[in-house]
Amino acid sequence: MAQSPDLSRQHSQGLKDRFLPFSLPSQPPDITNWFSSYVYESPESLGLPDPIGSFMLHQEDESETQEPPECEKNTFMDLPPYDTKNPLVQVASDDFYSKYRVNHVDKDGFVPVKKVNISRNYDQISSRKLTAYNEEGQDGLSQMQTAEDYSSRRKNNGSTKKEQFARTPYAQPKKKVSLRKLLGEDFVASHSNLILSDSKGCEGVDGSSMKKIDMLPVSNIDKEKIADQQVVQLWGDVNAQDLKEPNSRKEDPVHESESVLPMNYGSTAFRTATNQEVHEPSSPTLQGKNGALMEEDGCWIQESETMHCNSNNNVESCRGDDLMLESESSLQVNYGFAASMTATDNQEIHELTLLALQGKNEALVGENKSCVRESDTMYCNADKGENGSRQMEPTCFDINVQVPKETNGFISIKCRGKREGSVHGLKSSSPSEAATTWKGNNETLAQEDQTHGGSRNALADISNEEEIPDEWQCPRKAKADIGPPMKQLRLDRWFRLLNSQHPQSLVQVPVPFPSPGTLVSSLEQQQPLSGSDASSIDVIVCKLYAKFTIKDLGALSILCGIEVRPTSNGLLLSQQNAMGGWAGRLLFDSSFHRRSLSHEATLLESHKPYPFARSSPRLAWFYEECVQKRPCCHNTRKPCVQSTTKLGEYIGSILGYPSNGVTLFNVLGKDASIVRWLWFVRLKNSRSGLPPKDVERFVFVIDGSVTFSNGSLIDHKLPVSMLMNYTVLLSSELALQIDSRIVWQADSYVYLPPNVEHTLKSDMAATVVIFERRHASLENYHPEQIIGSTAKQPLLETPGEVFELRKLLPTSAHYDFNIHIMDFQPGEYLNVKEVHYNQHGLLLLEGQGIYRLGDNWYPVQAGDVIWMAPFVPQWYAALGKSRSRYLIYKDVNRDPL
Ligand SMILES: NC(=O)N[C@H](N)C(=O)O
Repeated sequence: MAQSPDLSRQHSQGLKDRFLPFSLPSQPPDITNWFSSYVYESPESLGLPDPIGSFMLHQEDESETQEPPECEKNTFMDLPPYDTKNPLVQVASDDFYSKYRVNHVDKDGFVPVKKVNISRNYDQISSRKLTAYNEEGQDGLSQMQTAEDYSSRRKNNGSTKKEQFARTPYAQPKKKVSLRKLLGEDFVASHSNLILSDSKGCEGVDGSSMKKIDMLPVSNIDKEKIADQQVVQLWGDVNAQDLKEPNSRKEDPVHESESVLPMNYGSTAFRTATNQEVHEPSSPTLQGKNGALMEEDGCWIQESETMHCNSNNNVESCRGDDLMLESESSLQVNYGFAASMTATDNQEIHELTLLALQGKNEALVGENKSCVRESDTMYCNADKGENGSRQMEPTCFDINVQVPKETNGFISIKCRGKREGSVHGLKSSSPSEAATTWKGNNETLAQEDQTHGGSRNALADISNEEEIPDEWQCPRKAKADIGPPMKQLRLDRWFRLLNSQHPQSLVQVPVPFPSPGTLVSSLEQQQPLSGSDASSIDVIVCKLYAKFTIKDLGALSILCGIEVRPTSNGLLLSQQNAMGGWAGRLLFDSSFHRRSLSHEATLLESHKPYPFARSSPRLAWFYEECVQKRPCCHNTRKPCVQSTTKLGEYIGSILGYPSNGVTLFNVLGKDASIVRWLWFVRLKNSRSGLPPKDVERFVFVIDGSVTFSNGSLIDHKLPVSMLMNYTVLLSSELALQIDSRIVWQADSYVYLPPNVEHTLKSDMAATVVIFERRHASLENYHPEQIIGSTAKQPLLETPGEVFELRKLLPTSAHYDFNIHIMDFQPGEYLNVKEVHYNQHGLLLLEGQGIYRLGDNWYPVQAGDVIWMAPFVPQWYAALGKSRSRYLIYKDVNRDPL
């Protein structure tokens, strides 16, 4: 698609930089990638103001000396007060994201998302190495609160290549100081029980700043005092018990991990899910088979659960400002996509496109078998991938390892064969075993590649269920840190609870915001609906029928605060007035869980709009509220992203309509300029109404078939296609006849410009997903109706990516959104964590995998729905054994603000 000359120049410069091995980019690193890995769909292309590009692609040199521009100062001023009670869910002000993130993300590598409370890291005291921060020390949010801070940081940082890499978001190579070198081997050996602290914090972290470090016998150090330090390193054989107990603390925090994995986050994480692993430093996610005790209260978490916790003593926080000890032996923290692929010995590779190698020995990169060594940085998308599209040119810094010609040079996680004693390359190992396992050398790698012929294993499709027969339990209840124990109440319990406390309100609960014609007003005189009592349902159905003539839509399930309004065109289902309602909070908002029921009931009864019913500039904030702030299932085995299909079906079944009718699954922001509604409609003998005026509609058939007709009296069948590589127009009857033998594949779609007369009918059962949004019209650009089939859309180029991409709508300016279909084979993943202005509404059509949103990681599977606000860092890796396919809504071609 067309791009402005300026932007495309910068873009191609960025791309060029990306391929320049081992040199620093002439621009800040590859920011284009942060918009989208393959096509940056810029609002600028239409001559509209570019709200981001100019910030993101600033000149590095200028920024070295520059004072922060005025707007940054303002941004600092706007920062919200830090909420000490809720440290992990610190939320920026609404326009904070739009200004601050855009302004700073590439300069300093800080993604101001959240803070880490001292108490969290403090709890890791049992770890030999402790990196503790106070609230000011952990991330950019607080560190950059003043312009002065900012400029002093700029002065202290940024002159070396390494530091420049450190400023890349999510890629923050450690600054290492070898204590052995600095203090001498003998000294270190004889003072192993030391706590080393820098009472002023560690700016610069070079030899001179080390002089400031106090060295104290551990027994003299009060734990409470550690908390006062900005950065503390515990080094040597130090245990929590060695530290003097402050009066207020009775017990040592326990932080256990049953076994240690050599690899941590990134795509490798899931491959190694036999044990536990902890994802990235700021807010790691535990994925693994065993349990880990997190927090001082020792909640167990286990496989598929996520947590905010730096729980693993092999994980060290690594901000540029840290003091880090040089690793003495194999590093086991290999985070980043390519980390384990290139690990030969003591090295770790930081994540993202720009990988910085930190470690003692060497790593081999790329086809050319180049060798990189400690402190070298490289661009390394190390996985060559089957189609070679990930391959990047590495540069050899110092080749001192002879690599056999036939050796791949690195091991793709996808190509790695079985290791001894492992299952699919997964091994439950002790730390030392793990280290040995991963030590490897070129020979073994070569052998392995030969032995296994580079065959690919599915990632982490391994469960430990058999090995952990008992239910996991939380041995001690978690202290309320980011909320009470995060057991998610099952929906039926909510219903029961609400019903018992407010017996008259069950039906009303899901519809908290009354507006003319909502379910509330029609039903308020009704008897409460109790569970799946069929006769109550009948009463409601009759009422609905009388009130809304819902027969046109067949049996109807209404839930979650959806407004149901008869219009002259038929029945309108809308979230416009009801967004932020019950389902939204149930699905997304941790505070919903935290609030007492009575509070909740008050909220509902007084019909106050829920605060995140905001207009579009608050979308990032909305995301924070809804997604970031979510408890992340501390204590539940359920995946974090709800299976909305199941949820909908569940509620549907409670209401007595398990499979027919309309079920709404996703709740988006009021006035979210982008996605208005996303819902599944189960249709049977149904006919749709029209969307409201000026609202465009996109309908995608998930299963069954619907007939679409426009004013021209021509009917189009919109079937799904079969998986047999051809698309047939099937009547639904035929589809049903052969249904038992055929796997259906979602396929057909129709796009309807605003204000186009049409109907969608289904004689037999069908499920469709519908996106609607208020069309952002552009003079002289009028979209046209489109009827299409996914299979007929061409595969598009995705430079630097492996997934397969199809776009269902034209990319021209006539259309203000697009729907992409993205396919990933198991093991494939997005090459970069994307950050862009576009919102997404995503529906996983097939497969399973892991979605990363911000700092949270969500196991997802077909049927799950995700909404991603602008600028939410996002990344997907496909797991399981079958293809992942998702449908993703993306707003394009318009000024997002
Ligand atoms: N999360 C995603 O898959 N994002 C897409 N690659 C996109 O932004 O187009």
